[in-house]
Amino acid sequence: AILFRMQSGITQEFCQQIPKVELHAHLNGSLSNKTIKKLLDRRRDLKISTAAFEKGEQRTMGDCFEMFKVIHSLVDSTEVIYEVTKDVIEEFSADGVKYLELRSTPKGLVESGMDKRRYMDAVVGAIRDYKHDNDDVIDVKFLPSIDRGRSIKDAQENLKLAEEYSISCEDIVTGIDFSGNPYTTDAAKFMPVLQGAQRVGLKSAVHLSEVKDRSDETRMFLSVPPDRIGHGTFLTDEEDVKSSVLESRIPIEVCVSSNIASNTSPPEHIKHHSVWWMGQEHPCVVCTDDKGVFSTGLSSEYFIIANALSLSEEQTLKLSESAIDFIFADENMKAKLKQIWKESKKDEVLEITFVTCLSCLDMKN
Ligand SMILES: CNc1ncnc2c1ncn2[C@@H]1O[C@H](COP(=O)(O)O)[C@@H](O)[C@H]1O
Ligand SMILES: [Zn+2]
Repeated sequence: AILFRMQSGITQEFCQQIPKVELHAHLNGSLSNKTIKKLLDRRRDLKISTAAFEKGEQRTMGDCFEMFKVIHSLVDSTEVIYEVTKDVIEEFSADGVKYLELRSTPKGLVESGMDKRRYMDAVVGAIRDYKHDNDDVIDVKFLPSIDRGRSIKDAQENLKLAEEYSISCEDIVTGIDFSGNPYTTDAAKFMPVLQGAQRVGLKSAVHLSEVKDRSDETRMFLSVPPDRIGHGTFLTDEEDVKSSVLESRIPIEVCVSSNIASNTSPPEHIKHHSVWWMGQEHPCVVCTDDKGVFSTGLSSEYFIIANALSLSEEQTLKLSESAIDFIFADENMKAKLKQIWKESKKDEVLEITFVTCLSCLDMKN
């Protein structure tokens, strides 16, 4: 049987149909327009200005962080967190995602009685309930985030919670994320937190070199080292950094639309830094970052990469399969996912055989 269509150019539909793994998705940045509109309609009392949302391509990194503020003012209770977590899982699942790692910064809000622990419970609860109510169609993990824009005390609290939940909810909390506004310059203070995470066996995904001229910081964080690198946009600026990452084989989470929208990558997809890393056969995982804020989806990101690199269907499916090796989960989960990819290749054979048979009939008539 013919395995894959030989046509050049991957379609959006193909990228939607193949099974995918999403490893870099911030919960509140992933809220769809539909979810945000629902929340805005409910909270007219807040008189929220949506100016930052309307800037489109003129947006800067600063505007993106303004958008997070607006979203955070809407997602202000455990009920809402529970609800939006389910919405986001549903949307990724509808886009063909079979395994999802959601990251989010636990927050407390005195007004609504929400504390960080309740925040964690709401996310974990939504993940459990979604899986239970939807026949196990998607596996979801939760990586509590450490926001570099907040205090060290805040970071230490989040690390403690991550550690605690990695014991009480070991099937869901498996690591941490280090993120936040990359223009803050005092990130060195978080080194003990990243080292602490490693000491207690938590995996870590660290935003690294997302903006220019952060080489010292990057060298410092690479010394821990992280288990995955978020963005890594400017890693190639310094020879020593570039070669140490190449040698380390630490996978890079690639978020093309996010980088272009926040003006850290040129608008031409082919000029994205991931093209260079993939050319070196360095492990790269295609991700969305903030599918809501950047109006994208995982299949759109695959569509962009596949076309920039002129990948065939077979190569695109292989790329999505390669992400399985870098998930923060155990070998059983990896085996389960590999089986899903294997089955999807069978479907592909069947579909193509069927289409071929139809065209034979056509010719006979
Ligand atoms: C655009 N590039 C980025 N760089 C760095 N951090 C980012 C980010 N995009 C999102 N976040 C981080 O994720 C939070 C929103 O989700 P949660 O409230 O945690 O679910 C933002 O406040 C920021 O800390
Ligand atoms: Zn990110």
